[in-house]
Amino acid sequence: MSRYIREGDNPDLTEERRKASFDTEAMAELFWGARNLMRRREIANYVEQHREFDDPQPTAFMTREELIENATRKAVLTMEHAEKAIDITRDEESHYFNALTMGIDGNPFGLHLVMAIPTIMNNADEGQQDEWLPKALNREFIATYAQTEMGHGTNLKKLETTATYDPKTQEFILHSPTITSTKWWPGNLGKSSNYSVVMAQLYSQGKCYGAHPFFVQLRDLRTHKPLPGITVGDIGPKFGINTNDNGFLRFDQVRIPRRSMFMKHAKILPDGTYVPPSHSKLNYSAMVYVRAAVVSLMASHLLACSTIAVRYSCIRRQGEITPGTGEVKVLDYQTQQYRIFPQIARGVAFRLSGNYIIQLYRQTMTDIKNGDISAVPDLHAISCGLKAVTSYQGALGLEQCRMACGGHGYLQASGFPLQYTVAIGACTYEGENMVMLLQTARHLIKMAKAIRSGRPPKPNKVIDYLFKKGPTKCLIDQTYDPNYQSVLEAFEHLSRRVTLEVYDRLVQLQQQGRSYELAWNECAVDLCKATRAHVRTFLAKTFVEEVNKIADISLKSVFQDLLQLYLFYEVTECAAGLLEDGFMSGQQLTYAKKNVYDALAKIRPNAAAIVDSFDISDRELQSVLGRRDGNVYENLLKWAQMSPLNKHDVLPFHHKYLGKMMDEARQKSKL
Ligand SMILES: CCCCCCCC/C=C\CCC/C=C/C(=O)SCCNC(=O)CCNC(=O)[C@H](O)C(C)(C)COP(=O)(O)OP(=O)(O)OC[C@H]1O[C@@H](n2cnc3c(N)ncnc32)[C@H](O)[C@@H]1OP(=O)(O)O
Ligand SMILES: Cc1cc2nc3c(=O)[nH]c(=O)nc-3n(C[C@H](O)[C@H](O)[C@H](O)COP(=O)(O)OP(=O)(O)OC[C@H]3O[C@@H](n4cnc5c(N)ncnc54)[C@H](O)[C@@H]3O)c2cc1C
Repeated sequence: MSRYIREGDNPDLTEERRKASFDTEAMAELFWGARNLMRRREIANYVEQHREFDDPQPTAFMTREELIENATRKAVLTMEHAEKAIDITRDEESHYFNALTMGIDGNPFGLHLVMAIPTIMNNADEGQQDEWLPKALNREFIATYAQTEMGHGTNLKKLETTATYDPKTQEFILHSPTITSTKWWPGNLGKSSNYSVVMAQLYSQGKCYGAHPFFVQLRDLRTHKPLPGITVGDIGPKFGINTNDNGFLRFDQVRIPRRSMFMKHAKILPDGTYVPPSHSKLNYSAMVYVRAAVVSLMASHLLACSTIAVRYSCIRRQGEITPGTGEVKVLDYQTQQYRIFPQIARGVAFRLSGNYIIQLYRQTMTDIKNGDISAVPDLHAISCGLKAVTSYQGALGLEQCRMACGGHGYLQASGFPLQYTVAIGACTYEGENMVMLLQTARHLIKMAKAIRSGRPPKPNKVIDYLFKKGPTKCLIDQTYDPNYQSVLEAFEHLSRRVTLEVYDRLVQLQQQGRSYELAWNECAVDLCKATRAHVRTFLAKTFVEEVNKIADISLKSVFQDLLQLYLFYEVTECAAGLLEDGFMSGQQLTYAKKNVYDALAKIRPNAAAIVDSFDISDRELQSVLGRRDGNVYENLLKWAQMSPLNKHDVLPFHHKYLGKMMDEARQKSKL
């Protein structure tokens, strides 16, 4: 018996685990890093030993109020236990601990940790940090991030909340002048938070200086009642994350001290003089952080859902492939593999690029602290594109996993509804995906201009390839290519071509008399395609680079199978673009498809062990279908029996309606 194979497990799943060509524990160590894996295990054990973290019943059966109370109870416990359970200075440990204790549907500290504290760290000046940060870390208040308004989320220039400086009292007056200026959406704003970062249009000496962040107390620290002039509440049930009290907020001429404005970058002097920042978007750093974090978040969703889908597909038998030989595990169907395995491969690709982008974010924040803002545009460009592509592909992938589990996949017990409704939020929050694709495209268009004018910018790992001349024809089927250089060159070619083509069209439309903005809008669909091609290239290159670093042959071979699937699946996904200019031939597309099918077959015997190596516990999965032990059917029945509807054999209102109706119908038919 081992960590992965235990007595009482479903024999079909055990058989799968025994088939693996590699050591699952060694793979888990490679995936997480030996130290992180050890810490994950210690943290998971800690949580298992403290039964107070358990939910009193499956959260699917709770009302919204019960959900929020349960999350609040566990959030407080989590904070109380944190110092004993984890090294609180290590983000990985905090994220894992929080996911285990509080789940993924929201908790009262979500925005405090993810946006408010990063805003204090990166946008408060030294004096403000000294005052706010220790209290924030010490949980003396809970803050959120209120930027979006009912009328405007994307176009920050049109936010309507005003912060007007009054030099006489050295205060700002916060005001919500219209219905549409109502802050709308901020997580944890409705009921949990008593402070907020508030984005408002800054007015001083009669002039508007654009949206700036302020740190505002919303509720009384003792009574928790809204302060005078403040109206705040919950925006109501949503598509998902109903454990989160996303809120609304209005100000009626609320006065706050001058030093409530975040003053690390821009400042208002006591007399009302405005001091501009060194870069106009430095106040947006918390958004950049979440965009970067979304990449890893999508990896987690995809790996969790593919774990559920693979395990269930190993225990689910339905139909025969060879007549008379008995029903097969549904994972044996090639269509099933084609649905699920690319999601594993994408999850791994996102994890690897997610690590890169978070490191780039951290490095850029350190550079900014040291006065170097040169990396800001590059970080913004790649993080917007990655956020949009990974959240979109993540959402599609989760839906594939759900559908791969047939009817049971549609149950809340599958775990998919929770994963899906949480994950798809990322397509919208922190910048609507189309808007984010177009932000990256702005950067690409600048690169295209530099290419056309023959003046490349200084070297940059992410965009250098745009300035190179690649092969004129696709070579994916021509050479022995263990590092997949010809596939990467195909992605580079596509990215370069669509970027330059859309740039040329932009120029042409302007030459025909269109304004830049109108020309941009006419090219917008292709601009988004350019970003997708660029992001594909980035994800693929990062995957290849990381696989090349693996030393252990048996583990590397599994990663190579996933890489093969990832790369050739992407070739088939962007085939129209590669065929369009004759770069790739129809025959080469057939070759790519064959590589996809070969990879599926190679991954098949290792699939259960691969998902085991992601080390996602039952507590995190919250899925009867994805249980580690594979004992799905008996637990599905137990789960259904917990449904509140089953508290009564006969529902209390049965006789009032249906019973009465049927009685009456029977009476009538007797007459
Ligand atoms: C495992 C990890 C665990 C962590 C868990 C994390 C997940 C947490 C889960 C849930 C939390 C959800 C919380 C959600 C919060 C929110 O949604 S907050 C609200 C977010 N809102 C937005 O994102 C709004 C989107 N809009 C914008 O960002 C901008 O307005 C814009 C569309 C980018 C345009 O900006 P603006 O109009 O101000 O500027 P322009 O004039 O158009 O552009 C001027 C130039 O500036 C560049 N720019 C824009 N933004 C930035 C930036 N952030 N950094 C650097 N540069 C920026 C822009 O590209 C222009 O450049 P150019 O002129 O050179 O082309
Ligand atoms: C789950 C969730 C959590 C959130 N949490 C927070 C939070 O904590 N704090 C906070 O402040 N906000 C939060 N938000 C708000 C979120 O950031 C915004 O909803 C988001 O930025 C999109 O803005 P919007 O709603 O104005 O969409 P809109 O901009 O109105 O989008 C509508 C459509 O218009 C298109 N569109 C808009 N502008 C352009 C353009 N320039 N070019 C092309 N197409 C365009 C979009 O692509 C989209 O298709 C949250 C939202 C969600 C869903």
